[in-house]
Amino acid sequence: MEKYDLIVIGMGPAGMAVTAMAANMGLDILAIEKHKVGGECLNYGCVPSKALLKAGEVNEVTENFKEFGIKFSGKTEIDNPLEIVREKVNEISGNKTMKAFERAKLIVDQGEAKFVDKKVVEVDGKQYTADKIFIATGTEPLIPPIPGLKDVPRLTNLNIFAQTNIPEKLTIIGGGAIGSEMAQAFSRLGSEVNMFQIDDHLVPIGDEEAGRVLEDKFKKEGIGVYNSTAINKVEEKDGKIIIHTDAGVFESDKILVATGRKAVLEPLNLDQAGIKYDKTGIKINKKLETNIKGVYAVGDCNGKALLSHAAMHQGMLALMNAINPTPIKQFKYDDFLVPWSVFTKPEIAQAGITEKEAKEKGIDYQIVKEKYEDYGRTIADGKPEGFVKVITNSKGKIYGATIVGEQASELIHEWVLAIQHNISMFDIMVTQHSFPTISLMNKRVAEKWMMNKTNSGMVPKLAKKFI
Ligand SMILES: Cc1cc2nc3c(=O)[nH]c(=O)nc-3n(C[C@H](O)[C@H](O)[C@H](O)COP(=O)(O)OP(=O)(O)OC[C@H]3O[C@@H](n4cnc5c(N)ncnc54)[C@H](O)[C@@H]3O)c2cc1C
Ligand SMILES: NC(=O)c1ccc[n+]([C@@H]2O[C@H](COP(=O)([O-])OP(=O)(O)OC[C@H]3O[C@@H](n4cnc5c(N)ncnc54)[C@H](O)[C@@H]3O)[C@@H](O)[C@H]2O)c1
Repeated sequence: MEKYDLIVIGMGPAGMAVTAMAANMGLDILAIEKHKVGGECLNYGCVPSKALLKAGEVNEVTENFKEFGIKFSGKTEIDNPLEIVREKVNEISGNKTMKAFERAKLIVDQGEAKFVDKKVVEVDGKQYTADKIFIATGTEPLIPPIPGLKDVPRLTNLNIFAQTNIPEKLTIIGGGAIGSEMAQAFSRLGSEVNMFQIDDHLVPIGDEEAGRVLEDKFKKEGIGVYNSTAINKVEEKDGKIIIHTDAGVFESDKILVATGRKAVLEPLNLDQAGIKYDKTGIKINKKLETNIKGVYAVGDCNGKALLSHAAMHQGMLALMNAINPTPIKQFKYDDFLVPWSVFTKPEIAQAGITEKEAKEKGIDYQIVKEKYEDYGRTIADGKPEGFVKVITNSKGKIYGATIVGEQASELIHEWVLAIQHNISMFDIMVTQHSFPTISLMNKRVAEKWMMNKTNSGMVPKLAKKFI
C-alpha cells in the first residue's frame, strides 16, 4: 500500500489550500478529486457566478448611458455570455491553478475516495494510507420536497452555467446568496425573472434593512420578488415550467433551485473508519479534527460556514494544527471572524453580528449609520443606494457591521479587522482614509459615532468654557 505524509480528499478551496501549503512545505501528499480540481467554487460556484454577474453589469451600464449624459443610438444584443463564462473558468483551471500542485500526487476523475479503515483510503480499487487525512468534500444542492419539483427538468448551480441560451423567462426558488446573484445576472442579460422564497427578505441570513434595499433595486430592474411565499406544486406542460404558489400561478422556460446545500457523505464510507457525522456534516472539534485523531474535516463538509474563504482558512488552520506537536497551541476555527458578501448590485456584506443578533443576545448596543445618498462620491458615481451600519456601544466597541451598496464587499474588511483585533470606532475615526474613496464611508460612520458623543453631556459645555 502506498504511504504518504497526508491524504487530501476533495480538491475544492479547502483541499487545494491544504495541498498547496503542504506541497510548499515539502510534504509527501496524495490529493484525490473525483471530478474537477477547483471544486464547486471554481467550476460551478463563485467564479462562474461572478463572471456572469459582470456580463449582466456591463449590459446594464450600457443600457443606462443616458444617466451620464451619453447618447447611445444602438441596442446591445445578448450573444454568448455563458460561453465566455466557461472560457474564463477554463482559463483559471488550467496552468494558473495546477502550478501550485506540481509537487503533489493527484488522482483526478478516477472515482470517489472512500475509507476502508481509520487511516486507509481507497480509490479506483487501490488503497493508500497516511498519518494525516483531510476530508474536504464540500456540499451539493439541496432540493426541497416541493410536490412535482423532482419530476421537472431543473437547473441548479451544477448545470446552469452549462446552458447555451439565456432563458426568456426564469423562475428561481430561493432568495439567498445564489438566488439573488443569479436573479440579477439573468435579469440584466434579458431574462424575465420571478423569484420565490419562504423567508421574508432577500439574503435572509443578513440584515433585513439591507435585504430591503436590494429588493427595491430588484423591483426597479423588473425582477419579481415573492417573499414568504409557499410553493405548492411544480409541473411541466408543453415544455414550460408551471409553478403554483400562494401568490399565484407562474409560467417560465426554466427553473433554478437555490434553496441551500447538503453534505453528501455516504460515498466516503465514514462508518468504516468510525468517523462521526450528522445531517449538517462531518463532526469536528474546534481544531477541525474529527473524532478520529489525525483525520480532519475542512470546508463546507463540516457545515460550519459555506464559504470559500472560510474553507481555505480552515484548510490552512487544520494543516498547521496537524504539523504542530504542541496540543495546547492549536488554532481554533471559531477564533476567526467569517465575513460574507453577496455580489449583487448593490452588494451586501456582513462582519460580526447583525442588529437582530445583537438584540437577541441582549447586548447593550447602539446603531450608527451613514447613507450612500449623503456622500459626494457615491452621488457622483450614480450609486446612491445603500448604507454602512455599525453595531457598537458608547465606548466604541464594534460588534458588527452591515454594508449594502457599491463596493460593500471591499469596505467590509476594515470592520473585520476592527472586530477581530479589538479596534474601536475612535481608532477608525482617527485613521485617515483617502478622499473620495468609497471606503471613506467607514470613517464617516466613525465620525458620526463621535459626533453623537460630542453633541451632548459635558463636551458642549466644556468646549464653550475653554474656547
Ligand atoms: C453559485 C455559487 C456561488 C458561490 N459564490 C461564492 C462566493 O462568491 N464567495 C464564497 O465565499 N463562496 C461562494 N460559494 C460557496 C463556495 O463555492 C463553497 O463554500 C466552497 O466551494 C466550499 O469549498 P470546499 O473545498 O469545502 O468544497 P467544494 O468546493 O464543494 O469542493 C469539494 C470537492 O470534493 C470533491 N469530492 C466530493 N466527494 C469526494 C470523494 N468521495 N472523493 C473525491 N473527491 C470528492 C468534489 O468533486 C469537489 O470538487 C458559492 C457557491 C455557489 C454554489
Ligand atoms: N457571495 C457568496 O458568498 C455566495 C454566493 C452564492 C452562494 N454562497 C453560499 O452557498 C450557500 C447556498 O446558497 P443558497 O442561495 O442555495 O442558500 P441560502 O441558504 O443562502 O438561501 C436559501 C434560500 O432558499 C429559500 N428556501 C428554502 N427552502 C425553500 C422552499 N421550500 N420554498 C421556497 N424557498 C425556499 C430560503 O427562503 C432562502 O431564500 C450559501 O449558504 C452561501 O454561503 C455564497
